[in-house]
Amino acid sequence: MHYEIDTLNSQRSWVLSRRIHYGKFVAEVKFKDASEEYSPAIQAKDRDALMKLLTFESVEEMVKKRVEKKAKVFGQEVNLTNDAGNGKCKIDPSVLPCLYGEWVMPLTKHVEVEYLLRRLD
Ligand SMILES: O=C(O)C(=O)C[C@]1(C(=O)O)C=C[C@@H](O)C=C1
Repeated sequence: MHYEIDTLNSQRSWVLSRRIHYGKFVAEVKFKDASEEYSPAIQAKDRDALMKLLTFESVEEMVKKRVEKKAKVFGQEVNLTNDAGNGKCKIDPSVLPCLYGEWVMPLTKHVEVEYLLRRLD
């Protein structure tokens, strides 16, 4: 049992780590779409300006709502007695918007900034 939990935890942290490192690909797309906006900030090594350019508050709000909804739908314990949609969740879905807002998205953006700072080298 302990081994199973450890395996699950490491799978989850691997998925999160991969998601955060995808920030490099997202940053590349953003740079290609608006290189004239990003280039001066990259040349000036201005992290704050880059962070502002690549941040989309409305997208972040949507992501937080989506992960909470996904946890409600897909995080239910499945057994033969509960009806679809009435299952108890394995984790409290309201934790996920906080996890994403405080850790996952800031780390993704950190990866994006670090990638962009080297983009013109
Ligand atoms: O979708 C984007 O534009 C991203 O850069 C990804 C992401 C995220 O981590 O989900 C990060 C920064 C943006 O403010 C919004 C979302």
